[in-house]
Amino acid sequence: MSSRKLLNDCFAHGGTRLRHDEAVALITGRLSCVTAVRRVPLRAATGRWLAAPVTAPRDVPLHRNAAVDGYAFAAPAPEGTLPVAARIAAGDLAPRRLAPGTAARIFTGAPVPEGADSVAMQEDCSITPDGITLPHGLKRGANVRQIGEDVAKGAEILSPGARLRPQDIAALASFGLASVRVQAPVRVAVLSNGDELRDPGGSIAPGQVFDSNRTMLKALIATLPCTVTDLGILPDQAPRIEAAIAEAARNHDLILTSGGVSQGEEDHVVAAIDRLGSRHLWQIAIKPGRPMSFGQIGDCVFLGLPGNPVAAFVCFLLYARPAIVALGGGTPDEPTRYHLPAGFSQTKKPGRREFWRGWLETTPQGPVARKFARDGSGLISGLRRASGLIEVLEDETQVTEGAAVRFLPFDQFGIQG
Ligand SMILES: Nc1nc2c(c(=O)[nH]1)N[C@H]1C(S)=C(S)[C@@H](COP(=O)(O)OP(=O)(O)OC[C@H]3O[C@@H](n4cnc5c(N)ncnc54)[C@H](O)[C@@H]3O)O[C@H]1N2
Ligand code: MOO
Repeated sequence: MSSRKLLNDCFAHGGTRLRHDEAVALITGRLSCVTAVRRVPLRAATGRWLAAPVTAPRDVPLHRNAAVDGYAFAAPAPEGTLPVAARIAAGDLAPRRLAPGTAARIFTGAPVPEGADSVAMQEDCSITPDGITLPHGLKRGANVRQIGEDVAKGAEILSPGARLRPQDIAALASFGLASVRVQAPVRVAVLSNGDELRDPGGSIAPGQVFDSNRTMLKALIATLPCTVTDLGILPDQAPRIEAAIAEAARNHDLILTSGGVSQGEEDHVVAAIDRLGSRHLWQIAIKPGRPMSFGQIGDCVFLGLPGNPVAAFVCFLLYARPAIVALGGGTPDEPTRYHLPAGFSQTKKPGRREFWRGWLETTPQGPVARKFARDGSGLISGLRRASGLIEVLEDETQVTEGAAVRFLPFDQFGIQG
């Protein structure tokens, strides 16, 4: 896939607070793959986005072979005892044609000889000094794997943009391919902003907080094929923030920041983007995460996540992740929403979409979605209790126990456990 430059006009909007789905459409619709193409060995290909279609260069399997250890014969199985005229093991290349009225001892994976079309499992055969007696009722073709039955030569088995899973790697190896063309990792720079922030491992005083967002964001980024540059903590000083962002924009595809995007005088990140490039989106009608900002500096995408850890986490899943997928050459998919009965009741303000921390619990009536009681955007404990997000739409004002809610499990965002 060729590297296409970002379009500077692509995020323009009327200035009103965007709805969640408009913000997603803006990101996924306008960003495209910017990464280079690399050929990598299969061992390095898992989790990468495929850059070119893969067509099966040969049939798999390449030869008709036995699916079990047993005896090869020509159906229908003859009555009485059959002499065993040959022995064929896996790896034997060209077994002799099986003479009519005989059977061949055969092992799993071994080529089925001409003259035979079926294999009886050895446990189902009676072995006598003169040969074997076959079971009744075996269909022609039983226990035989046909040429190309897994994949036929010429079939396109993977398309560009596919994210390679271990089973895809198995398919590539089964064709004899040792390497594959994938997109290079997305180059992401991460920084935190705030005078109150301290790096874990150092000292702290009341009034300060340890920077948890940066580590969390790097862990989230690690679920995708990216390289990360850690720009550390930047204080609330406009020139420092501007210089760091300008420098990072030169050799990264995406800059991800947290903090400094709301409306205070100390919130310098958004101002820096306005000076250095263009801001295309700021403020989304969601909770948490409203002050998320989105823009570009030259060809580098900028995503300013809110400082509150829960807001940063939610915005990463909803917006940064699809942005990385699009930049990296994948296909950003809408997360799957499972409709489940609510195990709680809660009211909500209209006009914004809310994402509550939730999990599933099994009851005698089936699974229900539970909600973390407190909604505070700084509560990492709620994120840890959760296994997904409960999504409540803009026009909804009430969730009633027993009514259906939408649940977005975290595992589809690459967060396991
Ligand atoms: N007057 C207004 N105040 C606030 C608004 C608003 O619209 N008007 N929005 C609120 C919302 S919603 C959020 S979310 C926050 C986001 O603000 P910022 O992105 O500017 O974040 P900060 O003010 O820098 O920090 C907010 C909060 O998060 C803590 N924080 C920041 N960075 C980290 C980090 N790396 N690790 C851990 N914790 C972090 C920070 O100490 C603050 O407690 O603004 C609201 N205010
Ligand atoms: O919406 Mo803020 O993003 O509450 O935490």
